[in-house]
Amino acid sequence: MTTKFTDRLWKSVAPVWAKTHQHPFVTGLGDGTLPVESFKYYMKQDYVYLIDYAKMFALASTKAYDLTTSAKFAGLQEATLNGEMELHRQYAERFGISREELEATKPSFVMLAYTSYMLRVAHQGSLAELVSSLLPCTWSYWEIGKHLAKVEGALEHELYGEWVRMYSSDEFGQLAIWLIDVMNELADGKNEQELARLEEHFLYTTKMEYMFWDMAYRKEMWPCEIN
Ligand SMILES: Cc1ncc(CN)c(N)n1
Repeated sequence: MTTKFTDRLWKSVAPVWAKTHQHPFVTGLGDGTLPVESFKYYMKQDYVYLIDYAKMFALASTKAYDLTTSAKFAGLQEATLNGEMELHRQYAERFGISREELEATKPSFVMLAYTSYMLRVAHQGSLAELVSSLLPCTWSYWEIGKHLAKVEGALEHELYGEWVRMYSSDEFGQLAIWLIDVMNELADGKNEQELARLEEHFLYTTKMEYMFWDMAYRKEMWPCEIN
């Protein structure tokens, strides 16, 4: 059996993913112990994160080598803006947060560092580099969603159940699988130096995913002495 490039990626981030599954934000989404204030904070930061993330798909669409792939990336941008972000708008409504307030969320340091890194790669690097930097976002959420769906009561939880249902859904899984396949296609024929660069992007953004959970759990912004 031939190993895929994404098997190598999986192996390189396995310790970080293991830690992510143990993080109290993630475990709290599953067993319902996550403090609501941390979740509200997360929703707002994630909303502005997704505005930038959707731009990654738009940039991927312009860099794609064929029409089918270009159209698929354009579809992912649309799905992010009007599908995934609708979840956030609905949660915000439940919390009494207006759409304007949601959109005007000031970015935390971690959120800004994460999206700035991805957008820099997207503007300066190849399509393969772009995909390697955005892949942890979709892939890790699907992994977390599948994990949490197995926790008793998680899918039905009155607050966090909707989140678990979205990220464990087949529909979301299909997006992750498509991106994984594209990553393998793009990695095909690349030399070791190029593959190592893709792995590095993947590792950095995987670590930033972990930091995003941690930042949200602690409702961290910028160091207080410079605020
Ligand atoms: C930070 C983050 N990473 C990933 C996802 C899943 N698209 C998300 N909504 N937010």
